[in-house]
Formats: sequence, C-alpha cells, structure tokens
Amino acid sequence: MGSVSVTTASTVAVLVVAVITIQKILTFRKLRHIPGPSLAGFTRLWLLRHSFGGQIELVLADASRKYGPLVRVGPTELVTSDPDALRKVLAFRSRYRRSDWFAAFQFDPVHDNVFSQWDDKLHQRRRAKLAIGYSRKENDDLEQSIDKNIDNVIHLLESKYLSTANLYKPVDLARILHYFTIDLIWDIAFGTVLGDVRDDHDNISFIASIKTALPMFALMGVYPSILKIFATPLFSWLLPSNKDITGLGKVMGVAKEVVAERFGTDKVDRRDIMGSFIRHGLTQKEAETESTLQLLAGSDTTGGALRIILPYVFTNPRVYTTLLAELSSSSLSNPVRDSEARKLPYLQAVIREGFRICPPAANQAYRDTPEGSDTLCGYHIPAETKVGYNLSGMMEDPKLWGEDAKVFRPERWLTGTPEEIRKMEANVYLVFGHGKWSCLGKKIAQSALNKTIVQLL
Ligand code: HEM
Repeated sequence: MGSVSVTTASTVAVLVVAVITIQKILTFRKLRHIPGPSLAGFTRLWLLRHSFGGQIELVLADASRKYGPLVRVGPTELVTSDPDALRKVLAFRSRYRRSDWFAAFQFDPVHDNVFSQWDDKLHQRRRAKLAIGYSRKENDDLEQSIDKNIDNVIHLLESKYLSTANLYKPVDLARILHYFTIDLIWDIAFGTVLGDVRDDHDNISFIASIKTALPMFALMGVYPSILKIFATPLFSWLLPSNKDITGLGKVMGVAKEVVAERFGTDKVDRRDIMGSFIRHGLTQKEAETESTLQLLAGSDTTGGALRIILPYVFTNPRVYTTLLAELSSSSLSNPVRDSEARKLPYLQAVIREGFRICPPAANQAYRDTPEGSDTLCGYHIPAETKVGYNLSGMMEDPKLWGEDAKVFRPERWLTGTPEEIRKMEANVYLVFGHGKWSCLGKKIAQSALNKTIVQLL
C-alpha cells in the first residue's frame, strides 16, 4: 500500500515537472525571435536580481545598446527604447492595456486609485474626474503654495547652514530638496503643514518607509500576483494602514481626516485640488485614495528631478554661469512667476537636459499586448506579451541625441531646426508618459521645478 502511494506521488511529481517544463519551453518559443539576455527568456529571476540590486535602469540602458530598441527582459516581458514604439503602445486609441504590474500601487487592498486602475473604462472615468483639478484651473493657490515652501527651504539654508555661526556646516541639499517636495505635495494634496523642511527632519518617516518598501515594490513589480497573497486576511497586516503613525499608512490616515471635512453636513468647499476632485464627482473613499496617491506619485519624482538637475548645474561652471547670466539679464518678479520662467530658454534647456540625462520615474510599467498581436520595431508581438518602458536606453541613444548623448549639455536644446527641437521635446517628455495614461501632475511638477531652480539660484 505504502509503495503504491509513493509510486503515485512520484508519478504526479514527474507529471507536474513535465507540464511546467513544457509550459516554460512554449512560453520561451513565443518570443524567441526577440533579442535579450538568454536567462531572461526562461525566468523573471533575471529581472528580479537587477530590480533588487537597484541598478535596473543601467542594466536596461546597457541591454538596449547591446540588443537594440526592443529587448526581451523576461519570459513574457519586453522593454522598448524606441520613442515611436512607446508612443504607439501608450496612445489614446491604443488597444494595449495596463498589465498587472500596476497592481503593486494599489496600497488600499479594496480601492483602486487612478494609477493602479487596470480596467480601461474605469480608469478613463476616474481620470476625467481628476483632470481639471490637476490642470490648475481650479487650484488658485498652487503658485503661492510653491513660493511658500521654497521660502521655507531658503530660510532653513540661511538660518541653519549659511549663518555666520555655522559658516562651514555641511548641508545635504539632496535631503532638504526631498523634504521640500514632500512638504509641497502634502500642502497641495491636504492643505495642511507637514513641516519636514521647517524641522529639517523626515517627520513621518516617509522617506525611510519608502526606502524600506522599495524591495517589496521591486518584488511585486516582477511578480504582481504576490499582491493577492497580501490582500488575504493572513497577511493583510503587512500592508499600510490608516492607523499607522509613520509612512504611507500615516499619509492614508491624514487623507481620511482631511477628506472627511469635505463631506457631511458641515462640509468645507475650497478651490484646491481636492475641492475640484469632489466637485467633479469623487466619492469620499476615492478622494482619500487619490490624495494619498499624489504624495506617492509626486514627491519622489519631482524631488528626484531637482536632485538630478541642481548637482549638474552646480558642478558645471559653464552651465552655472550661463544660467545665472540669463536670470540676471531677465526682468523677473520675485518670487518668479511660472509664466516668466517658462520663457527662459536656457533654464528650460537645463530642465529638459536633466529629464533626459536621468529620467526621474524610469519604471518599466508594462502594458499587455492586445488580442490579435501587434508589430513593434519590426518584430511580431504575440497577444498577452508585456511591453514596458526603457527610458534609460532611450535617453542615451546616440541616434536620438548625438554622439555625446551621455554628456549633460543643455546647449543641445538651443541649436537645430525647429522641427528637430520639436522632435527632441516630444521624445524627452516621454519621461511623463504619453497618451491616455500620461502624468496628471506634469504641470505641477514643471511649475515647481521652474520656480525652485530660479529662486534657489
Ligand atoms: C518630474 C516629476 C514627475 C515625473 C517624471 C512623473 C512621471 C509620471 C509617469 C511616467 C506617469 C505615467 C506612467 C504610465 O505610463 O502609466 C505618471 C503618472 C501619474 N503621475 Fe506623475 N510624474 C511626475 C510628477 C507628478 C506629480 C507632481 C504628481 C501629482 C501631484 C503626479 C501624479 C501622477 C498621477 C496621478 C499619475 C497617474 C495618471 C494615470 O494613471 O492616468 N506626477 N507620472
């Protein structure tokens, strides 16, 4: 009896292994015509290793140099560094769909936000309710809010780091700029003061908790189905909760409180982003998730852009003096208005070059190929293949930017025909996505960058 059950168990095990092996071989064959590292064709462990290592952008740039504009990076995953192919995937009329990669950003296990919403129709419906609030048309205080938060940075630098008593005190400007963007987006999203810059401190351990969560995001980005396990009662305690006193959970708790004031009998109606969301039909729960998302989507990206651009400016005497000369020869208000800063050609060249040299949000963000297959970069793409961004590969491609593509040289934006410049702009703004899923906070981010760089200099 015992030997019969051992034989049955062994037969089942052999059959399972055989089925898995056949499945792997069939999956491998489906995309074997697309070049890429050989291990990546068989297992997502290749992706996981590089995502965990924090070097994925460099690895993907390298892969696009080696294998071309379309690279296989997983059994069913491709990334493209070809701007036309990416625009085709992301276009308004594209039949591609968000893949389960986006599920990693559903920080509330029950309620989707606009970024985690996978269903195309529901996403478009939600996006339509948010678009006016993000467009600044119903957000009268946005510029004042940016000005106020920049003033806090300048006050901190002058009082704590540049006063005569502390003349040689070293300053970690990258950290302060991160505090600044967290404070700013907090102010825009909730209309209250967080005070990271004021206190020169990560008050709710937001930066620390995002850093701790990064390996988890990397894991869920490669194996999204893991999120389903976290949503079960056994593991749900591991997800952020609005009762937490730090991190994303704390942000969710504040969102709940602040949004509650905008609903009910004594509700407050303001002309800010949240007010606009609610006027355009967001429910209380939806307003909570969207306000929380703003902090996640807006603070590290805009902070990252400042932390890229400013060191390039400060360590490059030609760029620094040219930018200062442009600022001092232009008649600008103090604080500078966004509309004035947008007209400064060298400043705009510096910002675009910063986006290009190190895209602030370089995720793969895969889309699923629609039924009936497609063709990208001359390759046949079968249905259900995942196609994602390879921005780092795109932004250092000599065919798009010239032989000195790896050099930070804002002047490249000031020479060339209007048609060439227009093409370069269209390509560099892919750092904000494109089409039906493009960044909703683009104008807010651009305004913050324009004003902050001018005021700090
Ligand atoms: C330099 C700064 C920023 C960069 C580079 C950036 C980049 C991006 C990218 C690439 C996407 C689209 C991803 C996709 O293909 O699905 C995106 C989406 C989004 N971003 Fe940004 N972002 C920035 C700042 C902001 C800010 C400041 C906010 C809010 C205050 C924000 C809010 C959003 C939202 C809500 C979405 C989701 C749009 C949708 O799903 O329809 N972003 N961002």
